[in-house]
Amino acid sequence: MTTSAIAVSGLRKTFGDKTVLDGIDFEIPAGTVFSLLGPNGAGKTTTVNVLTTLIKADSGTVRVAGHDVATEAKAVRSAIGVTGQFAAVDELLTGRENLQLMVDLTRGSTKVDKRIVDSLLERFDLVESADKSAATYSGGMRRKLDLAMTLVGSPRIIFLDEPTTGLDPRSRRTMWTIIRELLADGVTIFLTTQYLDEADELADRIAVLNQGKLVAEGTPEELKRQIPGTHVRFRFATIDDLDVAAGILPESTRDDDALTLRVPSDGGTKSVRALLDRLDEHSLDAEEFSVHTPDLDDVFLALTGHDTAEVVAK
Ligand SMILES: Nc1ncnc2c1ncn2[C@@H]1O[C@H](COP(=O)(O)OP(=O)(O)OP(=O)(O)O)[C@@H](O)[C@H]1O
Repeated sequence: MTTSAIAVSGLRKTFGDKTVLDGIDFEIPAGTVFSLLGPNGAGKTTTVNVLTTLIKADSGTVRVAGHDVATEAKAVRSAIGVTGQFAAVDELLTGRENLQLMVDLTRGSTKVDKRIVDSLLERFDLVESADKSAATYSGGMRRKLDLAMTLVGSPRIIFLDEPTTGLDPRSRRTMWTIIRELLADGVTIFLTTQYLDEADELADRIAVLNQGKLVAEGTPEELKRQIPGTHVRFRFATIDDLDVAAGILPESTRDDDALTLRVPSDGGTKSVRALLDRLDEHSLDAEEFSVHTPDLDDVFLALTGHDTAEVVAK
C-alpha cells in the first residue's frame, strides 16, 4: 500500500487582504521527492511554513506523517526535518560544535556521540573546516552544515527550502548525491528550488504555484509535454519518402537536408501511435523517430505567464 507522507487539501492562507494560497491540494507518497516551483513571492515558503507548523492556515487540512498540522503540531515536528533559506547555524560555534549541539538537543543527552558527528562531517565534505567557527564558512558550507544538522534526528520527512541556492557546482552535486541517498533510505523530500534543472534531476513530481493556485502538477516529463513546442521528429530514407510523408502530415514542417519532418504533438504514446498509423496506411516507414520536449524552463515560463510569447516562438 502506498501511504501519503503529506496530504494537503483546500489549503488557504491570506496575509491581510492578500491571498497567498488560494485553495491548494496535493499528496506526496512516502519515499518520493516532491518539488514546488513558482516565481518569487508565489507562496512557496508560506506553504513550507504551514506544512512545518510554523504558521497556521486559514482553512483546509494538512496532514504530515499522518498527523494534522493544526491539532497535532508536536507529532508533526518530531517526524520532520527542516532546512530553511536562512540556515539555523550558530555562527559562534564551530561546525563540529553546531552538530554536537543538535545531537545533544535531539537525543536529550550531553553524552558526546562522536561517531554521528564525524560521519556527518565526512558525508558533507566538511572535515577540514570542522573546527573553524561557522562565521568563517561560505554560504555553501553553511547550507551543507544546516542540512547535516537536520539529519541528526533521522527525520522521515525533510523540507528543503532552496537547499542549493548560492552553492558552487561541486557543492550542488554533493547536495544532490545526499538527497538521492536519503531517498534511497525511504525518506520523503519536499523541495522548493529556483533551479529548474534541479527539480528535473531530483523530483518524482513537480507542482507549479502561481498566484495562489497550483497551475500544474505532474512528473517532469508530463509537464514538459503539456506546453507548446513538444513535437515528434521523423527521419526518412529518401527525399521521395519525405515528400509523401509531408503530404500525409500537412501540419508538419520539413527539413530537406536532414530528410526530417517535425510534427507538433503532445508526444504521448497515443498521439505518436496515431502518427505512425497514418504513415503506415501509406506503407511508409520512417528510418527513425524521436519525441522532443521543451525543458522545464520553458514549462515554467509558459505556466507562470512570463514570456509565453518567447516560449511559443521557440
Ligand atoms: N508574514 C507575512 N506577512 C505579510 N505578507 C507575507 C508574510 N509572509 C509572506 N508574505 C507575502 O506572501 C507572499 C508569498 O511569500 P512567500 O515567501 O511564501 O513566497 P515564495 O514563493 O517563497 O517566494 P521566494 O521565492 O521569493 O522565496 C509574498 O507576497 C509575501 O510578501
